[in-house]
Amino acid sequence: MIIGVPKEIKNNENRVALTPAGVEALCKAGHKVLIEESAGIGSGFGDGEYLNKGAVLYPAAAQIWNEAEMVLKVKEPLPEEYGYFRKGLILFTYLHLAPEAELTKALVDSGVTAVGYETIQLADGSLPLLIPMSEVAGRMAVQIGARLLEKPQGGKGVLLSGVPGVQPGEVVIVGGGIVGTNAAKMALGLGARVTVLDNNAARLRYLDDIFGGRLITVMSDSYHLEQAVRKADLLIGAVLIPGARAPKLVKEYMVQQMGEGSVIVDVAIDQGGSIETIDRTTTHENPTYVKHGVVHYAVANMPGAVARTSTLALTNVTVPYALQIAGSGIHKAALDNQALARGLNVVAGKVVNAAVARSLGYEPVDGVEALAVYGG
Ligand SMILES: NC(=O)C1=CN([C@@H]2O[C@H](COP(=O)(O)OP(=O)(O)OC[C@H]3O[C@@H](n4cnc5c(N)ncnc54)[C@H](O)[C@@H]3O)[C@@H](O)[C@H]2O)C=CC1
Ligand SMILES: CC(=O)C(=O)O
Ligand SMILES: [Mg+2]
Repeated sequence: MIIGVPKEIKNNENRVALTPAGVEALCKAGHKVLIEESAGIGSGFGDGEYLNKGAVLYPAAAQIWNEAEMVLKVKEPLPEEYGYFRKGLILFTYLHLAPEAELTKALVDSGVTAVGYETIQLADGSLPLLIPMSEVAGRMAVQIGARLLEKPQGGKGVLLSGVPGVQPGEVVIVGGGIVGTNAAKMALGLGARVTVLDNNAARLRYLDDIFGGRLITVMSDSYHLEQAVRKADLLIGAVLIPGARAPKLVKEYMVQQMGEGSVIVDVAIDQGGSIETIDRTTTHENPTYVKHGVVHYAVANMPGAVARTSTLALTNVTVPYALQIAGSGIHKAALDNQALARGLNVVAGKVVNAAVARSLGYEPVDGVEALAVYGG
């Protein structure tokens, strides 16, 4: 198969969908890999390293999109890339379609086969291609939040760790999954007082087991959420219902009760955001805005800022799936691998992920059946 990797174009998106090691693995399996010049620079991989491993370098994204049978990316395509979609092309990348009606329509209208990293799901419910980036973003959420709490950044001037004789800051995390657990790890490491809310009692039990008495776990309902949000210096949004638009759990009246200069980092922004006062996506270049005296951060590609770590962590898990799709074709790969089949989002002009379809008002159809009809 011919596999193409264009350079990412989202603001400060420095990740790349393949490392030279990934190119080597795909070329050894008999595939041809096209890489856009300088696509790996932001992650510390020069063009020469890709050439050495067998890639063909192309100067422009258009050539790659047009020639490739499968395009590997990191972030969801932006409007300037929609024109490259075509019937028969496989697109393998993060998609986060639930809050992206226009992108979904472009995928549906074009007939492209779109597989989303974030909905590939193992039988135990885990999301193997989301986990590493959630680990990164959860850890980053605390270091970013700690910085934003500094007075010159608009924060209230609280040091999360406190100092001897002065109490630490309060970190409240809504959603105790991968992002939440990694944020808790960092915040506890700093010495902050940390509360995690989740609506899954088994998850809270697990967190209590691994962190012991150092972490406060609370069942997430509107009563307890209001109490926790009010006292938070740093509030981290980390809920997910796979595929679906994030539920707006933290209401505007809760944010209004937060102290002046408190900080919200809504990691769940890529699925539309979990906090009512998050009404826009921000960028690494312009990451915050203030509402009700609270600093809001809503960057949807947080790991792009630590691209070296993130590219290595992401490609560790994506390349085996790319190899399977390239080796078997998407139809057989989806038949053979149910986790991969769950990653199908759009096939033959149909939205095939039920949660995405529900969020956007489409009638979902079965992805593998759609592929069979399509002959993909
Ligand atoms: N902004 C960024 O750059 C990045 C964003 N993310 C996003 O972070 C979000 C969280 O991801 P993960 O931690 O991997 O998901 P996860 O599935 O591991 O955890 C989500 C948690 O939310 C909980 N939850 C669901 N509904 C809830 C409710 N109504 N009340 C309380 N808890 C609820 C679940 O029980 C689960 O424990 C996702 O939207 C993911 O895409 C991940 C990486 C980077
Ligand atoms: C998962 C996601 O949104 C990211 O890695 O950018
Ligand atoms: Mg206020």
